[in-house]
This record gives sequence, C-alpha cells and structure tokens, in this order.
Amino acid sequence: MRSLFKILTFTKELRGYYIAIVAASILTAIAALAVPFIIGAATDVVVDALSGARTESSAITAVLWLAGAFLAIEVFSTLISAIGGYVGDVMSARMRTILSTRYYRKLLSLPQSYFDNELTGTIVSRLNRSITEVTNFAKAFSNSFFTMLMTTVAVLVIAAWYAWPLALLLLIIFPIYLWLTALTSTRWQRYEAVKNEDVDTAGGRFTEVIGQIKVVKSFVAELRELTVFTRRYENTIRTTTSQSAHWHGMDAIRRGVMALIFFGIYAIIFTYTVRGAFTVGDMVLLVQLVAMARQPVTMMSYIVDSGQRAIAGSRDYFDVMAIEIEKEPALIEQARRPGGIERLDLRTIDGPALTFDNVTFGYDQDEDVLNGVTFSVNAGERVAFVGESGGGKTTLINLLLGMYDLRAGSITVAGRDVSTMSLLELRSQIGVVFQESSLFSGTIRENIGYADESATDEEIIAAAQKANAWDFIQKFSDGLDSVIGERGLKLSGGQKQRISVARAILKDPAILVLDEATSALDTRSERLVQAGLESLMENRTSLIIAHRLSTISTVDRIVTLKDGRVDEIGTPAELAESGGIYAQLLQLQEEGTKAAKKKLRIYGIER
Ligand SMILES: Nc1ncnc2c1ncn2[C@@H]1O[C@H](COP(=O)(O)OP(=O)(O)OP(=O)(O)O)[C@@H](O)[C@H]1O
Repeated sequence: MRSLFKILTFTKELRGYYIAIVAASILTAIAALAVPFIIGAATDVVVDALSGARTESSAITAVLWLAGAFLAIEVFSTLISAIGGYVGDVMSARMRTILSTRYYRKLLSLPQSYFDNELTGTIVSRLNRSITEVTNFAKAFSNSFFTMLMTTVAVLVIAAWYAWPLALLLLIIFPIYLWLTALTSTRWQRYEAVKNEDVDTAGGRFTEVIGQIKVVKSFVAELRELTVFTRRYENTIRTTTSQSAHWHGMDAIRRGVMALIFFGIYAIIFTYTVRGAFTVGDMVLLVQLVAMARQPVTMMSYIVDSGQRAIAGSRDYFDVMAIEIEKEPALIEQARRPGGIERLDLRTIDGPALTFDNVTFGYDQDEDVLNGVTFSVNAGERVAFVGESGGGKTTLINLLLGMYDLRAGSITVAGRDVSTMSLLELRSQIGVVFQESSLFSGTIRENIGYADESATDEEIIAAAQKANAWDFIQKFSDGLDSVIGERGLKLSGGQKQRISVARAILKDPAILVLDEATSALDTRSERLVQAGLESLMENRTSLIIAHRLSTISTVDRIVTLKDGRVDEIGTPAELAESGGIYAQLLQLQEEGTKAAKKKLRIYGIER
C-alpha cells in the first residue's frame, strides 16, 4: 500500500485534480446510495396501495414524486461523472507529462557509468510501461477508491440500523478479501518482475538491432535476432500462464468465500422479511444495498490488480529516480546560466593548459586501466597519444571530460582541479570530435548548430567553410536544410566527419580532443577532412588519438602508453630515435609486410 501512495505523492502537484476526482466520486456515491431508498419507499407505497392501506390517487402522486426524484438524481450523477471523467483525462495527460519529463531529466543527469550498463531500448521500454501502469492505476484509484469507501461505510451503517448480524457479515468481507489478496500478491509480483525483465531485455535488443540494421543485414543475422526476440516473448507467455493460473485460482477461492458470505446475508434478509421484521420495501432497499456492497468488492479486485501492475511496472522507474547524483548535473547549471560560459584563453594562464598528475582509474570494480599517469600539455600544443588498442587512450579523454571519478591523482585544466569545476564549466572548454559518427537526425543546420543554439546562418556557414563542408552542403538542393537521416545515415563517411568538425569549430573550445576516425576514407576525402581538422586545431590546445602515423608525425609531442602507464613523452623526432613504441611503429611501417601491418593495427594505426 505504501508503494501505491508513493506513486500519488510523487505526482503531488496533481493534488487539485485528485481532490476534484475524489469529490466527484463521493457525490456519485451519495447519489447512488439515494436510489435504493427511493425504490424501497416506492415499493412500500405500491404494497400499501395494493393492500388497500392507501388510496390509489395518493399512491400514484407519491410514486411519481419518487420517480421524479430518481430522475433528478440520475441527471445530477450523470453531470458529476462527466466532469469527473474530464478531470480524470486531463489528470492522466498531466501525469504522463510529469513522469516522462522527470525520467528524461533524471537520465540526462545520470553519470556515464549508468549508461555503460544499460541498453537504450530497455530504458525506453521501462519508461513506457511505468507510465502506462502508473497512469492507469492513478485513474482507477482516484475514480473508484473513494466511491468504494463511501458506499461501504454507508451500506454498513444502514445494514447495522436494520439488523446487526447483517452488518457483521458485510464487515468481515473486506478483511477476508484483502487477506486472500495479500496471499496472492507477492507471488504475482515475482512473476510480473520476471515478465518485465524479459520484455525490457527484448526491447533493448530490438532498439539496438533496428539502430544497426545494416550490420544485422550484412551478417545475415535477421533470423538469429528474431529468434532471440521471440524466445523472450515466449518466456512471457510461460510466465503469464503460471501467473494467471495462480491469480485466477486464488480469485476463484476469493469469490467462493464471498459467495458464502453473501449467501448468509441474503438468507438473513429474506427470513427476516418472511418473519415480518422487515417490510417488503425494507427488503428491496437492503437487497439493493447488498448489491451495491458487492460492487466495491469487484472494484477492489480491479484496484488491487492495477495497483500491483503499477508497483511492479514502476519499480525500475523509481529505482532510477532514486539514484543519487553526487555532482550537480550539467543540466541544472545550464538552466541557471542560459548564456553559457566564456571560453578560457589558456595562453593567459600561468603553467600548462592541462595536467594529469598520478591519475589512476578503472571502470566499476575492474582492474586499473590507467595507473599513475602523469603528463602535461601546454597552451597551443598538439599532443598525440599512442598505445595498444584497449590501452586507455579513450579512457584518458573520458576522464578529462569528467565522465568518471578518478581512483587516485588529479587532472587540472587551466590550473584548476577538474573535480572542483562544474561539469558545464569543464565541458564548455573542451570540444570533442568523436571517432564514430555522432550526428543526430534532422538538418545539417541543426547538426552544426548543436554546438551553439544561438548561432546565425552566417556563423554556421563560416564553420562549414572552415571544415571544408560548405562545398558539398551547397550542392544539396536543400543546402543547410537538408535532412541527414538517423545518425547522419544519408551522408558519406567523409561528409559526416566534416559536419562534426564544423560543429566543433562552431563550439570554439579552448581544448580540442580529436579521436581520429579509423574508417579509411579515400585520399581525396581524407585530404578534405584533414584540411578541416587543421583549421579546427589552429591556435588550439589539441589532444589527438591518432590512427595514422602521418598525423602523429606532425604533432608537437607524443605520449606513449604501456600497461596503463606513461612509457615515453617527447617530440616525434626524439621518440623516433628512442627505440620505444613510436620508433617501433615507424619501423613496422617501413617494413610494410602483412605481419607488420597486423602489429600496427594492434596500436590502432591504420596507415
Ligand atoms: N565503459 C567501460 N566500462 C568498462 N570497461 C571499459 C569501458 N570503456 C573501456 N573499458 C575498458 O578499458 C580499457 C581501455 O579502453 P579504452 O577505450 O580507453 O582504450 P583505447 O586505448 O582507447 O583503445 P582503442 O585504441 O582500441 O580505441 C579496455 O580494456 C576496455 O575494455
């Protein structure tokens, strides 16, 4: 029950709606309760008229008045339930909005480590399910619970007035029903959790597969994917079979017990009437009241059922909502500082532009990926990182961007410890050109402008020109308005890269991180991308994860990594002579044999 109230308190700004719905259901309940009295009274009038105790004309006037009262009550309750229904619809639309936006806000604020362990589709599936279940429950709860409560209390009081054994029987229905339901509930919840896990996992894979449909097609893996998906859903059939058998088996027992109690109730009403303790009108009134008391029992079933679904469906949702975030999310600061943050001029700062001092780090509980890494980069310098694949180059960048907490050591940018900087402050200074295409669906203008919402067309075009992208953009019939498909699907590899370079140019960051694309572009395309990158790196402090020796040879300094530690630091000329990793790579390139190329690839060097 606590969990159910949690759902309601989570959306407490909808209090006004809840109160309106509760008021509507109380009024509807009162109106409904008046009807048995009218019918009971009418029955007594008819019986009196038939037995000659009342004149025909006075009886007709009385029953017509009673029928008029019935009509008035019906009109009133129709009006109230129409208003209640309208408020209920608006309430669920608002609730949907609150739940979705809060979930999205939370997700956007969670650290990278959360996303490392979750599938996109699972996150989406969880959101959809929670919202549907919670909204359904809130509607059922606010619509039925109070009507049920009112009706039950009123029926009990009226029954006690007529005959206490009747009230006693009615009273025991509810605890017995709730007890029997509680017996069923725990197991039902366990089944539901298993089912949700299957649906979420299938949903996660589904999204991944559709997102990478080309890969699936190229490996002719459609059948395999479909089989895995189908298996998950077939599991849910099995789980539902056991769950439903259990639930409905228990439901049959519940109903059986209820039937026995109602047998006792009707037996009392009829025998009391035959013995003359009740008039025929009283009997009609009580029979209707008992029928009304049966309704809450059915409603209770529905509320408990949708409540269970809401609890099970929203458990993962609330688990996500409960994750504590240590650092203030960038999102909150963005709202506070809509103007953004000024770009730092690293040249005016004493000391290096950025430093890594004894940095040790590993993912989750895993071993250290980096161990005591120390180096510094001066303002305006270009530094390349070289190391075996999986050696921790990307991890260095992740740490610089404040994506994860260090195990030991510190990182400074412009003399300030990164851990003391807000995420907005830090990330505003760093521009990243990712190795993978990292564009969004939408137009070219939106994609370049992603770096700066307020950028004018002139600024976007200037960035595109510097990135060597303007020529091809101009050739598209829609120019900047060309739609590029999901993740830039409609662009070539080189075009995608030039758009992302243009985006980084528009951001104009103090520090640039370049994860050079490994995908081989043709020479012309590569020259164009390279020229774009050159203008991006101009006058900027740049960190490069290079996949071409030609790129590495043009940097100011190289940092080589080995076993999670810095092996050497020096200019390309120095390291070419030192006999270390870079010198070996140069030699391998010179050899040019198949074996040499294979070894180069271990270092992520494509050419
Ligand atoms: N999100 C993550 N969670 C757990 N382990 C990770 C994560 N990202 C990377 N790793 C591990 O950390 C190590 C370093 O990975 P990293 O991506 O930094 O290497 P890299 O040098 O950039 O490799 P490459 O040149 O192949 O891109 C690898 O062993 C990798 O398996």
